[in-house]
Amino acid sequence: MKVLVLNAGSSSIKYQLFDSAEWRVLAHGLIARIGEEAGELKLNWYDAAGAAQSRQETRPIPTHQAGLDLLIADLRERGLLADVTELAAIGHRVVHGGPNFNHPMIVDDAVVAEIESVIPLAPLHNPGHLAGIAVARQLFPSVPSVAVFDTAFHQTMPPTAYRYAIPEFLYTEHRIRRYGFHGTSHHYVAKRAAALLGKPLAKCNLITLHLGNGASASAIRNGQCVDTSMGLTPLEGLVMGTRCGDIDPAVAIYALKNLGLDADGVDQLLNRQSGLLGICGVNDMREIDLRAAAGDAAAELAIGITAHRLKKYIGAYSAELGAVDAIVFTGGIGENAAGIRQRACADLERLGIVLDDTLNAARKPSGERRISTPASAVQVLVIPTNEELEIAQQALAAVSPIE
Ligand SMILES: Nc1ncnc2c1ncn2[C@@H]1O[C@H](COP(=O)(O)OP(=O)(O)O)[C@@H](O)[C@H]1O
Ligand SMILES: CC(=O)OP(=O)(O)O
Ligand SMILES: [Mg+2]
Repeated sequence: MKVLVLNAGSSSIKYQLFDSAEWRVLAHGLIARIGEEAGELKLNWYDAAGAAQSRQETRPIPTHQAGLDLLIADLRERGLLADVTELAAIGHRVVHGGPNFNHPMIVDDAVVAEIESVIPLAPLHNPGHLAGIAVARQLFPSVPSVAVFDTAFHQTMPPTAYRYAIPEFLYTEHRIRRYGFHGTSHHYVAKRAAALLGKPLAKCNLITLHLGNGASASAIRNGQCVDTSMGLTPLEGLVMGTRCGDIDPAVAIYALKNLGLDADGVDQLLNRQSGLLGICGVNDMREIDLRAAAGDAAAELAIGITAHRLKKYIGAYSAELGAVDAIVFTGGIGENAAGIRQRACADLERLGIVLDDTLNAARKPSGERRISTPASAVQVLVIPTNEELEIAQQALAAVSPIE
């Protein structure tokens, strides 16, 4: 059987098509700039001989529906989706599941209504997911759509971690609490870490650091999430590409009162103009590394603030967990930026964290690996994430009868 995974954003759709027999990727790609004149199609697939093939095109893609139509037509043309009955499920990444979903859900009207009801809590993400879900249900009425929530893995947090110190009615009447995101990634790398440690996940205490464009840390005790750095929305916590992470809320009040910004302006300021971009003018860590190496002080500061914030979370979560088996770095930055890993873990010998600088700096091997010394009580691991695979497997499990 096949499983299609869609990660639909406000103006893009990322996709992967898997063969569930051995979870081989059959096709993957991106439809971007939906709604703009110059829409982008990047379609990749493997031909009968297993060779990677790709097609790129720039053309207007007015709607999510138009984008998915093009994608499905392409898959059919390649013979990868000749028959709809081959498709066991369509898995959808949904960033915000609100307070009620702690596992994947087969999408029906009630699930759609629940995802809609938390749009105010994830205005950047949930509307795009709903567009993707609507088109998938319309194009493939006989194939179950399964929503896999970024928030689900964090539902085990205790109230001491998920409640804010603000008046209770904001929680009871407005559902304002910490939810946490990137849960699919934290869960996936936690499972892989347990395999590398040779222990069941239920016996592992881990600190997982997902550092991509969005970034978050999780504290995992006995395989369950007990704390995470993102909150009501994906704005809290670590320094991100364009998001500020932890900040004194008075900054928002100051901007409202003194900068002539309204609520949308403050939203733009903190979600889209801050983080690495706000500090040094670019949000791509590769470029920032190059600039810092060339002596650019703002780029150096961006790296410094990012690493300082990471170290604070490593310390806080070490204290929360008491004993830590491993720290896991993942995401584009976590997997590749050795300098950030080095600075975040520097001088933490007292916490049992000793990086092997040679292993950390080595570019090869690039897959799952340990970068701490044998003497380090806490293993430091790099584990490439694979949210799409995790979504595909969870989606298939959700539609498969329990044996
Ligand atoms: N070799 C590298 N060195 C440093 N940073 C890298 C490298 N490769 C990717 N990155 C950074 O990873 C980030 C994107 O991470 P990714 O996980 O792909 O993001 P997304 O959240 O969009 O999936 C960018 O800041 C990018 O610069
Ligand atoms: C939740 C979140 O921040 O997602 P992303 O990193 O994909 O923006
Ligand atoms: Mg990613």
